Amino acid sequence: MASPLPRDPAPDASIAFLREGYDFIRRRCERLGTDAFRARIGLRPVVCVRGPEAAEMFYGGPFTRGHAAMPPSTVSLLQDYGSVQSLDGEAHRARKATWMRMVASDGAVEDVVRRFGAAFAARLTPGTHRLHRLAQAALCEAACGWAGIRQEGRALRRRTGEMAAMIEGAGGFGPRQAKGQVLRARSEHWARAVMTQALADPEASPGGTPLRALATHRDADGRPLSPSVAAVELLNVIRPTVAVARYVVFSALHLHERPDWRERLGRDPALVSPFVTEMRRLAPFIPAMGGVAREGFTWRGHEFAEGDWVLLDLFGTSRDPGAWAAPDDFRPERFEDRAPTPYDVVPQGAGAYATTHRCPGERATVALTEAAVRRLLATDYAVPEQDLRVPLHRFPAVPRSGFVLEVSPRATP
Ligand code: HEM
Repeated sequence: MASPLPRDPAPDASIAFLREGYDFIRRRCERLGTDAFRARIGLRPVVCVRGPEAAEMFYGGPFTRGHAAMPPSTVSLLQDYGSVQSLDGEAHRARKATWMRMVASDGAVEDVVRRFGAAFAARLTPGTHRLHRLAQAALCEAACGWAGIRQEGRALRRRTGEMAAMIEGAGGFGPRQAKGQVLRARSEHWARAVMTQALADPEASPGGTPLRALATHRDADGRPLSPSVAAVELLNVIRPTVAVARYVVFSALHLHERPDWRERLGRDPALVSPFVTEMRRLAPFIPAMGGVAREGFTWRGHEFAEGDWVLLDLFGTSRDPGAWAAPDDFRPERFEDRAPTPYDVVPQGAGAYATTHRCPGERATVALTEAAVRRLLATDYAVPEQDLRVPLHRFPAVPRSGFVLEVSPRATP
């Protein structure tokens, strides 16, 4: 006997989901006094869940991704046909091993951080800048170099524009999404040309780079990647690295709003790590992740059937009131003497990297953001009057102004 989950009373919650954005699932959890409820989104029945136990169930359970798993409006920054995220079981494990080697090894993380450090510092010159745009350009330069593809001048500006538009378009509608689609086609065309050449002569691509790793990878069936799948994976290295710009902006926002923390970090650089963990816990990025059950199973007495659609609230899990005191408050001291568990800070997924869909770029993301925070701490800048509000109904969110800063002429070391 399945134990009945509470149900959102609306006949269809699509409009509410769009209106309430990041708060949609957690508001209903609070209203219904639960961590799991049934609803309908886009006329499809869905079970919405939140909290560390739900994250463990979702990332450890038999869920497949793919387009049917995502709600119409939810950000799908990373999905694409044939990518690691679309694979399951042995096929996923084989591809994921290559991913972990190419973006999560010590050498890989050091390389991208070094490239970003130089590109970020070079752009943070005296004058007025929009930090979001500046960080996107620096990250795109770093990501392309890291991947093994040198891009400069106009080509780099094109790549940055394409990546930024895809990220913006992923959760948007109308013109925003249309622009993302157009620029996506253009960057896929570019990436396919790059990968066709690399697959034809893998030894010609720089050793130790994602370009070489993708060109020499063999899937679980022993076959190399097709040019189009390799192109998708190449873009899956560059695009989410550019997306880290949002974390740079949210970090700058906390530095601005919490001068006490800015001062503490200046005195004790070891606190940059808890500061960035707390920023990632709170930052609105990918609101929720969808999965479709590959087989039936029982969780907390509730029976899931094959084909059931489940949405894990990533935003609400990291702010779960059952896991955190004052969950919405910015308190980096939470992480001064303990690291997050695999299931309580989940903006990039949860569980074990090798066997789940948890983000292989998480180490690089953290290291890049920490490097940006250190650079901002060492830079003399003012934050002029601007609209720093973060609209929570817009996926993916960012302060409205993009965070304008005025770097002083005496500025950087
Ligand atoms: C702001 C930074 C980032 C955020 C918020 C983010 C978020 C996520 C999330 C939530 C997932 C889990 C998807 C799922 O459960 O199916 C994921 C997976 C993934 N991410 Fe990230 N990510 C970020 C940065 C990166 C970077 C820097 C890279 C690459 C260098 C990357 C590459 C990937 C890939 C390839 C997957 C699919 C993994 C798999 O299916 O096993 N991400 N990311």
